[in-house]
Amino acid sequence: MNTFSSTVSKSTNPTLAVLGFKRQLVYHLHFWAFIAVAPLVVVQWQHHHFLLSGLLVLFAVNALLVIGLLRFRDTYFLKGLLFPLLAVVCAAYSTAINGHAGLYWAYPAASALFFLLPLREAIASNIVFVSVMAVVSFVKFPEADFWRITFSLGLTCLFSMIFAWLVGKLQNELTRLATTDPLTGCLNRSQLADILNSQIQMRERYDRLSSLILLDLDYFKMINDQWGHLAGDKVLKEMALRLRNRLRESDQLFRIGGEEFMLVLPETSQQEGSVLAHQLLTSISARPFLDDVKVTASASIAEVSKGETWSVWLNRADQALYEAKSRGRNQVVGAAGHLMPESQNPDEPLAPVIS
Ligand SMILES: Nc1nc2c(ncn2[C@@H]2O[C@H](COP(=O)(O)OP(=O)(O)OP(=O)(O)O)[C@@H](O)[C@H]2O)c(=O)[nH]1
Repeated sequence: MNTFSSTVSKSTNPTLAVLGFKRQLVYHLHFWAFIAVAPLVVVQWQHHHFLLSGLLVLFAVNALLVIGLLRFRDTYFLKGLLFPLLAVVCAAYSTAINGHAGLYWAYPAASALFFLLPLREAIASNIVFVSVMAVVSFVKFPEADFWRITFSLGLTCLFSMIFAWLVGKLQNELTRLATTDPLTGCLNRSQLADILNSQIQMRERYDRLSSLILLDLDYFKMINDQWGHLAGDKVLKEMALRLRNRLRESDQLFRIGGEEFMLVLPETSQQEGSVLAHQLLTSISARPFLDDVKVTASASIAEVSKGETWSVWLNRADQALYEAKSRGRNQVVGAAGHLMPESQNPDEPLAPVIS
């Protein structure tokens, strides 16, 4: 139906998929609300309700702008806040001047708040909205109607709130499942390009250093063959635990292959990263995994260079890891510097190779 949905919903990045879902929700709500409200502008004008007609024009114009921006620019403004604000004002004012005919619009307006606003803001806004509607109904209708309206509107809000809360929880859970490795709890490859790209941007824009460590268990196949796959799994879990214990909050730990881990270290030079990599190898080899399983690992360290893409950065680290394996394992090898075309950065020195 719209251009943005086709590109975003097929995204392999779970975070983008959630963003795409939210945008589609905003788009469809504005689209169908516009279809419903546009004729009312004329109806209210014919009834000489000029202020209400003007408010409905504002609502329709806002809906059209959001639809257009989402369709052609893949963005919208004010986080879609004008829709619920105008819907609530129109419904309350319409009830005040039109009685029951206006009241019916309060129900979709109340539930729309939960689809467009973050949960807490939607709850707070709906408390205000239901209170305003209660006052209007108290003034406008007999007492029995006032109670019916207040309770039924409150119940609509409660059901919408439960639904929005469960959808939010489900979204978080699906994102967690899609972005982490179930065995070790480390991030999986789905976030890899985004996270490396954000480090590259920090390097390009603010000249901030960033390094990555690749760490691969040595002779892991032998552990599986000798002790069984379950023991192998336990080693991988323990490995992730030992790595995580040594990392900073800002560092990120990935499991990018069977027995291969990647650590992204913001604000860390190749030299500092190399010290950490040595400490990690010591923490792996110093104590046996499981009862008697001694394990070592090989590692490489690569600081991001200006002008390189994430795949070139990762590739340099990969080559250094290969070097660590072929030199006999249980050691750290620093990646060679990224070779820049001279015209781009002639003064940049090559990063030293540290081992
Ligand atoms: N238990 C377990 N084993 C896995 C998992 N994923 C991959 N593997 C195993 O990891 C082993 C990797 O073997 P190789 O690639 O030869 O690596 P290696 O034996 O560590 O040898 P080097 O890396 O050269 O030191 C294979 O036997 C895979 O079956 C997993 O999730 N659990």
